[in-house]
Amino acid sequence: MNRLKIDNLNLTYKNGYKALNGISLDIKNGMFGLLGPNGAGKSSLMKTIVGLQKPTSGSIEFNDLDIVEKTDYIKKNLGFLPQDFGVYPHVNAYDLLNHIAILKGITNKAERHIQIQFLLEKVNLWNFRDREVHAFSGGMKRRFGVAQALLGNPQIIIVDEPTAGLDPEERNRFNTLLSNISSEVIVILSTHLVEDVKNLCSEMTIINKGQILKSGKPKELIQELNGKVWSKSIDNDELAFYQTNLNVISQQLIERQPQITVYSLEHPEGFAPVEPLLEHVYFSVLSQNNSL
Ligand SMILES: Nc1ncnc2c1ncn2[C@@H]1O[C@H](COP(=O)(O)OP(=O)(O)OP(=O)(O)O)[C@@H](O)[C@H]1O
Repeated sequence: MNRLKIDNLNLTYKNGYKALNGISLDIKNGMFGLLGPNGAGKSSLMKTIVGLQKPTSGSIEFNDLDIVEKTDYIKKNLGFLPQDFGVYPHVNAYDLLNHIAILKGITNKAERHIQIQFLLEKVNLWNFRDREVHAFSGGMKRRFGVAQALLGNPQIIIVDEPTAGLDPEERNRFNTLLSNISSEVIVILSTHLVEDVKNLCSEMTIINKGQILKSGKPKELIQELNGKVWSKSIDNDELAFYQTNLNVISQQLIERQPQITVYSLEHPEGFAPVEPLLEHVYFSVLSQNNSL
């Protein structure tokens, strides 16, 4: 079992901006969702974990080793799946993986071949190994991305905005692949999409303005909201009133009629109770934080 332990991590950039503020997390094998809006500090945290920048204070341990000092250890055990990675034209899937494997330090040719074949089969691309990666569909590129991230048998995999731009079928296939992998390694999924966390993660944290606002199992966080989410159809001109007087966590149009959902400990008059969803957890936590 792998363990990533982050304790009271702070990061202040040179311009004085405090991007991480007292982050503590304890992450084990499985899919961990790091959920937050743009600018929340997700990339700052990821870059600090993988040793691309040093924290101002605090500690990060991976399998009991201090990786703030020993960045080589985490780099050796890391797979990274960026949202979009540049691929050279005219290079086929096999050759590109071979090239990346060499960069990752897998010097033995036979060993590289075994790994590449194993991984291309795992992501269902072995039959496409002679095709140029840049001509792959979005879903195939993503699956190729998983294969390259898994080269060298990493114990921790960081995935950035995993399903952006995928159609539902590709998204499902990709999600199944990720969740299979995560039984043996830590997969950290950094995203602003509640949907990805809901589908994939057994543990999650909500981050904003460099701080952790809430952590736990999605199911339990949803349960905490039982009896606290309400909705109502309203007229357009009433919206401002409700926004001032209640904690509005979402609004949508249903058959052209605005409907608002609010977080409230008491039953607000005229509202109907709503079964809580992870979206409600996310937006209620963010709105409480924004009103501070
Ligand atoms: N090198 C830097 N110097 C100063 N400020 C920075 C630097 N890098 C990031 N920031 C600021 O830190 C904050 C957090 O940025 P970060 O990229 O970590 O957020 P994020 O959650 O990953 O957002 P996104 O999803 O948009 O990438 C932002 O306000 C950003 O402008």
